Amino acid sequence: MELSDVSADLTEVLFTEEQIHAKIAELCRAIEADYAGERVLLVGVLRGAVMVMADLARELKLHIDMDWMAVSSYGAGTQSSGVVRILKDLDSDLHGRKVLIVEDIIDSGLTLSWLKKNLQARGAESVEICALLRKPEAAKVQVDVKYIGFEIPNAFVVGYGLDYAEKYRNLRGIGVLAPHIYA
Ligand SMILES: O=P(O)(O)OC[C@H]1O[C@H](OP(=O)(O)OP(=O)(O)O)[C@H](O)[C@@H]1O
Ligand SMILES: Nc1nc2[nH]cnc2c(=O)[nH]1
Ligand SMILES: [Mg+2]
Repeated sequence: MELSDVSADLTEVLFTEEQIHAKIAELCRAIEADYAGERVLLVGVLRGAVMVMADLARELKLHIDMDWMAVSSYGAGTQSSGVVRILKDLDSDLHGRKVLIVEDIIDSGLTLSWLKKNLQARGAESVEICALLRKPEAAKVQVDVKYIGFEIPNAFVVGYGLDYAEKYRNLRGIGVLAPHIYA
């Protein structure tokens, strides 16, 4: 679905499909330089990271493995509950693996700071993070994100995997959700 198909639900277009794909390619070149000749395990965080994972994995000129985890801290609202729950765990053994967590957004930072520690404790050789979007709130939490696509303002965004009550994940671009939708 295009951003223009739901323009009444958005106050602003942040990134078009083309801008997102250009940024993903840029991120991939940096990842390729850092992991040249290595086999990386990409860990996608369901469900938001599905689109980033699909595009990033196809753009990367590296051999990779893909695994998925589902954690949730938001439920159906727009505020993090602060409680991270594992809804689906990884299938892979992380011992000695180079792990790259793939996320759509780092907002409060609670999900990723918790997840990075959790995966490091499983014996991975390294655990790094690639997030397409980062909000200013994330600065309050000590979490080192190696690859970041875009810094965005503190607004609730949807599209390209990001939902509001499960809607809008299938938008090709990313926009700011209009307050009348969630008020
Ligand atoms: O930095 P934080 O404040 O922790 O927020 C970021 C997380 O919140 C969203 O996921 P959510 O828990 O809503 O589930 P979803 O991926 O299934 O949409 C988003 O996809 C990130 O995973
Ligand atoms: N859809 C969506 N999910 C989020 N999770 C944390 N921040 C956000 C956001 O801005 N939009
Ligand atoms: Mg998520």
